[in-house]
Amino acid sequence: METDLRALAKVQKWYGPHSSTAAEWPVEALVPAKGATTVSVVLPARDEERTVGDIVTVIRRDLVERTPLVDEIVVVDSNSTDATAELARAAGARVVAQDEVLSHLPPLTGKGEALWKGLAASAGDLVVFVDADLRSFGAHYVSGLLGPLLMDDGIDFVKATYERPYTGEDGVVRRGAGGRVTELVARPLINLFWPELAGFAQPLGGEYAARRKVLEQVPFVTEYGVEFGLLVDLLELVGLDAMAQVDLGHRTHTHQSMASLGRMAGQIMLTAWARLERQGRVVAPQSPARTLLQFGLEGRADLVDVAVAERPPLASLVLEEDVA
Ligand SMILES: O=c1ccn([C@@H]2O[C@H](COP(=O)(O)OP(=O)(O)O)[C@@H](O)[C@H]2O)c(=O)[nH]1
Ligand SMILES: O=C(O)[C@@H](COP(=O)(O)O)O[C@H]1O[C@H](CO)[C@@H](O)[C@H](O)[C@H]1O
Repeated sequence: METDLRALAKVQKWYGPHSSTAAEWPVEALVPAKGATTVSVVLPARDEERTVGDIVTVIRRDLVERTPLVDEIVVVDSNSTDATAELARAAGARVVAQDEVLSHLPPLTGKGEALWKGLAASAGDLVVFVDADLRSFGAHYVSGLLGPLLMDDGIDFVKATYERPYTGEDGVVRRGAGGRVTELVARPLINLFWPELAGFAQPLGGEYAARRKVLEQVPFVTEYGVEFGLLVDLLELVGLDAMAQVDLGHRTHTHQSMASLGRMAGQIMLTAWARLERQGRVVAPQSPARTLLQFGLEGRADLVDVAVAERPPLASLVLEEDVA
């Protein structure tokens, strides 16, 4: 890996030509550029009945019916216990149940599993991932991410950046206070060990797009390790100059508890550790633990599991069934 100074110089050189805003990619310009290229939007959704319908409706209305930019909207029902599937279907999405995709394989869990199954169940040449808990979604999220991919054959992966406010339980919005695991865990890890990626302001953001042929060549870490794993693996596969970043403005979403984010942090640290080992940059006589002792109020203590697994690159599977 490059020294941090040389890597940061590379980031400075990379940043200008590979950073843009959603407004620079108007839908009217993208449709002619699309040609025969097909586009899938994949939304992983676990218990998102409050928001998934509105998001799917906006994509369908603005990017399928009004302008034919998107060819399919796939919602991966990630073992929801609410009306997520029904509401997503009613809004116009094709809904697939996470465990029914590639059902001959033993099911795994978490967001990374949902995304891998969504990739397998979709068909677009370009794939756009969008979280289903967004409260700030607009069609420009999708068109902004597609812009560099449709207009520049040299770009294989586009990551969103945005201002991420935090809305507390008191309803007070705190600018820039969102993305807690991003700021406290993911960006420090990236700057220490993969400084070439330091220009990605929101490495854990759930909105990104890529060419299918590239996504099928990398593993998907399960649970919440997926975004971190994809960034590091795609850097290795396609290189920084094939990766771009688009500013989508603001992103607000449903926040998880501190305990949930503690588990997420553990999963991301294990994801980073596995890559340091794989890249031969760390050798340890024993593997890290996979559990986290968490302390609640009134002296409650819970031992939680933060293990992550990994799905292999889809291209490595001999698909025994048509997953379309
Ligand atoms: O097992 C899971 C966990 C999460 N998600 C979805 O992945 C997205 C991001 O998850 P979450 O909102 O829990 O993460 P956060 O944004 O709070 O970090 C959301 O659409 C979730 O419904 C999923 O499909 N399966
Ligand atoms: O960025 C983060 O720190 C976390 C938590 O965000 P908040 O502190 O609740 O705004 O949210 C992201 O992390 C997950 C793990 O990568 C992603 O799956 C989510 O899409 C993303 O919202």
